[in-house]
Amino acid sequence: MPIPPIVLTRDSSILPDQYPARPSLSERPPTTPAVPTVAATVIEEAKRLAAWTAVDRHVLPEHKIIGIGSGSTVPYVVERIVAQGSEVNKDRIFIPTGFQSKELIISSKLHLGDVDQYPTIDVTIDGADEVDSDLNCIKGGGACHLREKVLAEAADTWIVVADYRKNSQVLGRNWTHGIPVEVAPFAYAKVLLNLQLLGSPKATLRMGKAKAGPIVTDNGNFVIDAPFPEEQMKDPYTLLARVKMLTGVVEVGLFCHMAKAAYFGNQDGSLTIRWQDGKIEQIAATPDAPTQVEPAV
Ligand SMILES: O=C[C@H](O)[C@H](O)[C@H](O)COP(=O)(O)O
Repeated sequence: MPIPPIVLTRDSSILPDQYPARPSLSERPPTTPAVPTVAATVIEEAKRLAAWTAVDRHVLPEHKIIGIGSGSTVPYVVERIVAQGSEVNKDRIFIPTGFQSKELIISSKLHLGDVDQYPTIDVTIDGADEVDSDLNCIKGGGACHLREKVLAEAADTWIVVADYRKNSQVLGRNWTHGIPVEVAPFAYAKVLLNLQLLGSPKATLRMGKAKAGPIVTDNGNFVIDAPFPEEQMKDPYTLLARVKMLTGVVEVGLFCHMAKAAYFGNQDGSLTIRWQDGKIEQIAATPDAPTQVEPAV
């Protein structure tokens, strides 16, 4: 049987399971965490709390185009969106930031779209490697930051969800691997030299863990991790501009002045929400939080 072309539109009723069988989840990389139990780690509970609360507040019934970020916190975002029910989700299109979130959307039986079809997104929710006091973020620990930044820019509202380890004052204090820099493969050696000249003598090409050679992004590029001294990290926007100007650089994992709010699940089961305007909201732990929260205005 010929495979029908995949044409998804806003009104499409085509669901992924109408296509020829896909490999089972167990044959693919895990994208969904196990159902949380009492044995779930504190970190996982913190991620879940942040993700669920952010979804409850920012993914509203009127939102039809929704960006789904990457990383280990995002499966909880999708879990909570699925829990909103098929009635509200049947008219929504979900835009992934990479292979992982694409698989997550498909396996959750949500409608998949792409940002070239839907360049305007109602809300995107994503993880982060570190967030500073001005909500600037380091992203790209999973090498997804190019697509993540496109979806962050495309979104009317960009929300970050993370556990307490990511809540920082200055970028680079907690995330010490450096700024992820996606580069065109043939240019990597030159970019590496230029990053060293810019102040990152320990910049290194990110190597695969179960692969000989460098990791290759979903876009076919390499990633350099470039740690910079704190003086430079204190002004991430200037650093972003300088690194991005290097020829061969495709995107820089510094997301400046983009987030509307960052949700951090804490060790004690409480939640810290930091807003764009500097406001900090604390929500105390409750035995079975989060269940219901008021939507943000
Ligand atoms: O490239 C990966 C992304 O920027 C992730 O959103 C980031 O690494 C955070 O992932 P996690 O939620 O697993 O800490």
